[in-house]
Amino acid sequence: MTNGITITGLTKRFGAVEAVDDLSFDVPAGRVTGFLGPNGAGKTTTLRMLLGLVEPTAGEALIDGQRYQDLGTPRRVVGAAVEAMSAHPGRRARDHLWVLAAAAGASPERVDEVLDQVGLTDVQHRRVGGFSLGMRQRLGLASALLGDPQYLILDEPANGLDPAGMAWLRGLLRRLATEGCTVLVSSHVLSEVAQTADHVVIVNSGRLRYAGPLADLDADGASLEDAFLRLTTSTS
Ligand SMILES: Nc1ncnc2c1ncn2[C@@H]1O[C@H](COP(=O)(O)OP(=O)(O)OP(=O)(O)O)[C@@H](O)[C@H]1O
Repeated sequence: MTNGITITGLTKRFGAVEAVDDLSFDVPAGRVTGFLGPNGAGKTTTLRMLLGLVEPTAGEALIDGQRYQDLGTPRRVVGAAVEAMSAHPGRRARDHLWVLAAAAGASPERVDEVLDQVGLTDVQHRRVGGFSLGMRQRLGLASALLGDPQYLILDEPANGLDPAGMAWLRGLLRRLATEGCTVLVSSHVLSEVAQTADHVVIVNSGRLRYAGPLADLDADGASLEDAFLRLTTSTS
């Protein structure tokens, strides 16, 4: 079993903007953790720091006890789909995954497996530029899964998925967690998170508002939406 993700005092300032402000929380191993917050709360910036794409102003974000950039073979440990990791529009879906598979040390057979896993086998020879948002999301997931990672970090993967796609994504994330994968997933779709996550982290204005089991958050019978609005609209 791995050690999960540990975020300690993580801070990022962009000029005068305090995007992430002294954030500390743990993401337990082998669970699905929902990462929630209003627009501009600092979720994407946090995920980008976790993946070594943005340098923190202060603090650290560790995956299995190490910074992403210090992991020996990061793509085999961590699969990620965050915004701005998009495919070239002129490239065919399958070719896009082949290039990534080579970089991740994954076999060509693994490309077939992940295409099948995300339901893109039938459109694998189409150019990515013609893909719908939902299809691009599935392709992002396929690239994240290529290295058969122990950690999966996804930024808004439900965005653009149709109801069947959402149900599929829920099943996939639950199954991966059952197999021991640690899943951190940001989302605005609270009903999806309520059905998928074991654990929830809520941020507002770059600060932590809640980190803990989903069951504890709505223990008083309030829905996740009630709790979310209470935690993200109060001024304290
Ligand atoms: N590269 C950047 N330069 C300047 N400001 C930035 C940059 N990246 C993010 N910000 C600012 O940091 C804050 C947090 O943004 P971030 O994208 O992390 O929030 P978010 O929670 O992911 O939002 P959303 O739910 O809308 O995607 C915002 O005020 C945003 O404008």
